Amino acid sequence: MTSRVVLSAGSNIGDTRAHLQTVVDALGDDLRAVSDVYTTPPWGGVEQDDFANITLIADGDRTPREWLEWCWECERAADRVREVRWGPRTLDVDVVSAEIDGTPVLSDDETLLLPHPRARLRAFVLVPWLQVDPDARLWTPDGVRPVADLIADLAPADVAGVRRAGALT
Ligand SMILES: Nc1ncnc2c1ncn2[C@@H]1O[C@H](COP(=O)(O)OP(=O)(O)OP(=O)(O)O)[C@@H](O)[C@H]1O
Ligand SMILES: Nc1nc2c(c(=O)[nH]1)N=C(CO)CN2
Repeated sequence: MTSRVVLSAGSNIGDTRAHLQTVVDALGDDLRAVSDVYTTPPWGGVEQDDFANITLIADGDRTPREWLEWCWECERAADRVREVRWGPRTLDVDVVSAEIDGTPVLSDDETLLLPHPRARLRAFVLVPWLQVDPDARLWTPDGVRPVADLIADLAPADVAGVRRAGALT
């Protein structure tokens, strides 16, 4: 099965750019687009260092669940340890959304929620996504919404905090 996914990767421990680069490298020929690296204040209320974030678009011969398992492999390779929810990490890779034949995949399975229910609230996901796809759209409970409009709905300070910090390589 071929599917298109939008992935979000973040890191705030160790060599953050190197951790993000491992995701790009692991995608290989499946990579369609990768945003610049953005420096972003921590989302979720845990006091910690700023994150480096990227959003990627990939096409590959994987089911959405296989993409999720692929994300976990990337996290394991970066020695990711699960401790505090929304806390610091070497590498976090989430499936933001998936499409099969241009149709969004919807899933309410707790182990794979699609689209990711918090993506539309996260400037650190949406701003880099808009950079690589100005026409990006995301399914929400209120219908399919342009990512540009979702960004406009966020607190301006959250959006301003997401700062472009150059390309990966
Ligand atoms: N779309 C998704 N992408 C990644 N993980 C998901 C998704 N939907 C559900 N999950 C589940 O979320 C669980 C927690 O993932 P993780 O530890 O990366 O959460 P988090 O990054 O701390 O928080 P958040 O889910 O808000 O990004 C995983 O066990 C995974 O099964
Ligand atoms: N800015 C930012 N904040 C976060 C991030 C992230 O990647 N970037 N990841 C988290 C893990 O759930 C929690 N908070």
